[in-house]
Amino acid sequence: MADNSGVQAADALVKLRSVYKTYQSERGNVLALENVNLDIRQGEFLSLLGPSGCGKSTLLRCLAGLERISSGEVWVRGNELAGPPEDLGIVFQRDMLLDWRTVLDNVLLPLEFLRRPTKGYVEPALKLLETFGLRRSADRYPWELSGGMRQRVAICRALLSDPALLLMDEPFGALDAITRDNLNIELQRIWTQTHKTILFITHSISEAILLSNRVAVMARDPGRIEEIVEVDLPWPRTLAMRETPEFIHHAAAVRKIFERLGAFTG
Ligand SMILES: Nc1ncnc2c1ncn2[C@@H]1O[C@H](COP(=O)(O)OP(=O)(O)OP(=O)(O)O)[C@@H](O)[C@H]1O
Repeated sequence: MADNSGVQAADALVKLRSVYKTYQSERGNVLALENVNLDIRQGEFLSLLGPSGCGKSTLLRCLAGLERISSGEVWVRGNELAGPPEDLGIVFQRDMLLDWRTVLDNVLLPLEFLRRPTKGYVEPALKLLETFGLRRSADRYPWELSGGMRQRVAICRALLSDPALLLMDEPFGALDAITRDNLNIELQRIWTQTHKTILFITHSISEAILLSNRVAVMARDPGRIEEIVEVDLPWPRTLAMRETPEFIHHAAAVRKIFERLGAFTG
């Protein structure tokens, strides 16, 4: 792909092939994913955008090895996925911080799950906190922080092991608009500096366009990828860009897909 973001079109870090996922529940079977085929390129920022219940979280959870696919194949770095991939960070809408542990100890928490010594990671953890303007909060507790600060801690925690792939499930969905804007810009900065591959779930057309190389628009009943939209706006993207005709043009193109799908009732 010809942009200046370091994305390598030829190399797919993640490949999904003919992926189906059916949930069995008391109320019958739910086809949450139908025939999903998707490549996530090395270094790419790809957003999944779609109405509630279209299978965004299911797709992310299947990729994270937290959910088993019913059929099809998921490949990460050329290996078929058999469980949670090691080289992975995840951020959810709820920050999942432990209120009885300090900010620093929350960032270090995944190492304990992996039974790795935390000692060599204290400095990198503090450095990450510094990057997100949280260095002075390292010894505070999550309940002393704002929602935006808490989510920054959750992002630091996901980045600590320097994963190649970062999965983000509506990470800013519960935040106020100004905090969300700030975190969008911070995330873009981290992404352009590190060239991580990011899969980002959002309900916001504007957020998806602001941050992404490509936006995969999903539809529901059954959950599927309807269309993939390339966002060829220059980097770095600024909040003010949202007012430009080019940005508005992209947003209108995505909105049209939703209109075609009957996602808007008003
Ligand atoms: N554990 C489960 N058991 C049964 N059905 C489920 C389960 N998890 C999800 N579903 C169903 O699968 C479909 C897709 O759900 P999913 O949470 O992936 O959608 P989503 O696009 O992430 O929704 P939202 O935007 O509201 O978070 C929905 O119909 C949902 O009810």
